[in-house]
Amino acid sequence: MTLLTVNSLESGYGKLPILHGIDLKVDEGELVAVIGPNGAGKSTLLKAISGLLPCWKGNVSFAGNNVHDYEPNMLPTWGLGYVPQDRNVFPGLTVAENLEMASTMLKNPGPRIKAAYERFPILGKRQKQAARTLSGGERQMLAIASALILEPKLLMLDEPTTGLAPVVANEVISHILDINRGGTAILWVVEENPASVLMHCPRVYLLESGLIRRTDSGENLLNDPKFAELFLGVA
Ligand SMILES: Nc1ncnc2c1ncn2[C@@H]1O[C@H](COP(=O)(O)OP(=O)(O)OP(=O)(O)O)[C@@H](O)[C@H]1O
Repeated sequence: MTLLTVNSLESGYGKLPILHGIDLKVDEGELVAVIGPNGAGKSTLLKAISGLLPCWKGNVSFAGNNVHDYEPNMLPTWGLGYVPQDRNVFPGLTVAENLEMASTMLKNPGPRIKAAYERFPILGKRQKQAARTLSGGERQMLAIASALILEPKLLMLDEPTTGLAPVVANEVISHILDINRGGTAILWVVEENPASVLMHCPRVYLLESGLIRRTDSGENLLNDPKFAELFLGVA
């Protein structure tokens, strides 16, 4: 069943158009990636899907609801989790307080918080530490753990491994793949380490200048010398 449908979406900032008619979908349990050069509009796309930016034309539908007919804070209640690239944790709050903030909608958050510490044991060890003092990888794990607290059907991740050392990035990637194996659909904006992510993605959208230029499997893209030259630095 399709969870997210984006039809001919046009959006931007103020009067500045960035997205020029995007079509995209994510089915239940799917692992879908968006890749594209800097400034292509990848973050803008996730912001528009989340209702943080207006929909000028077209529409975004999630779990049967027209997203732009509602306030963005409705989306988590329908099962859409979103981890933005920046400002994705409360830096002045501890790890435990961040997870409590993420679970304010729950009557009995204890088991979900326990599950978060089981999934990310490092967060269990850092419970009393302020989020601003975490390493980059720990911070990403906290952001992902916070988004998972409401058990989303679809998790949108904006470049979750950017700036991380390769070994830490691989750890974050394997956590995300594990979350997907558990049945949560993922819409993953990929920048760094594209090969290690795309090889797992049956569908990848290539975004350039606010338009989807190509839709293909990660495997096909990785075997395309032109794509490899542009995105993997393979001459
Ligand atoms: N708040 C904003 N106001 C005006 N223009 C913006 C704003 N945020 C982004 N833009 C512009 O929108 C365009 C797309 O930016 P966006 O961040 O979506 O690209 P991206 O593909 O995510 O890039 P990157 O890979 O570098 O993160 C860029 O030209 C950027 O300058």
